Amino acid sequence: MSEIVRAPEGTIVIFVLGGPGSGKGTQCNKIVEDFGFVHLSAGDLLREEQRNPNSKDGDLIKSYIKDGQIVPMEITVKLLSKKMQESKSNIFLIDGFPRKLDQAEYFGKNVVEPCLILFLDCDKEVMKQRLLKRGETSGRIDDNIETIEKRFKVFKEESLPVVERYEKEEKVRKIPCNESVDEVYLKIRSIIEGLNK
Ligand SMILES: Nc1ncnc2c1ncn2[C@@H]1O[C@H](COP(=O)(O)OP(=O)(O)O)[C@@H](O)[C@H]1O
Ligand SMILES: O=c1ccn([C@@H]2O[C@H](COP(=O)(O)OP(=O)(O)O)[C@@H](O)[C@H]2O)c(=O)[nH]1
Ligand SMILES: [Mg+2]
Repeated sequence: MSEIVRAPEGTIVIFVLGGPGSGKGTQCNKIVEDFGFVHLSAGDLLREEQRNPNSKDGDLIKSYIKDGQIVPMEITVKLLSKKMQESKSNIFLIDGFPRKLDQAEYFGKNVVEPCLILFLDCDKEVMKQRLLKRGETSGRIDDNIETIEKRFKVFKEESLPVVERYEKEEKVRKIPCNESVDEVYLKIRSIIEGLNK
């Protein structure tokens, strides 16, 4: 696998953060349709790597995901950095990463600092119902009630401090996400349209 490379000057990164089931992937897809940013889902990249029979990390990734735990960051950052290097774009939406303070520090130092954090704020019960419904068809090994509960715990203990870190830098826009996909997206779209104004 290629190595981690600092992003060129002028690269813009937006992190899309929020609990499991808050709607990160769904909203990123809508942003891509309207704005053409390149969407990188850390979870999707890890699942793709896990399925790659040539990967030496496949079994390790699978065991972390099944247990709702955070995969060692070097693996995730390498996958993200590789996709960024391969892309001709310079605007990236990174979804579901960083999930831990040390990942935020590491990515900022070695790849690029984000300019904006979209924080999708959703009630736990709403997220749980969405994930259980998604689990009926997703085939994901972590969309079951036992792993979902673990993911909520990891989110609260490990990932929320990342949002608090960026709040100190006034980079966070918090979006209430209990409403319908379209209602949530209207709020996100107006934030993005307001950038650079
Ligand atoms: N605002 C919403 N209202 C109802 N269902 C939603 C909403 N946003 C997403 N979903 C559904 O909830 C599930 C989780 O959404 P997803 O975008 O995969 O979230 P995340 O990437 O944050 O885990 C999906 O099945 C999706 O279709
Ligand atoms: O940067 C990341 C992103 C994801 N994951 C793992 O992948 C799982 C699924 O992440 P994803 O973002 O796809 O889940 P979502 O929050 O979208 O439901 C997580 O629970 C973690 O085990 C990880 O370790 N590091
Ligand atoms: Mg997702």
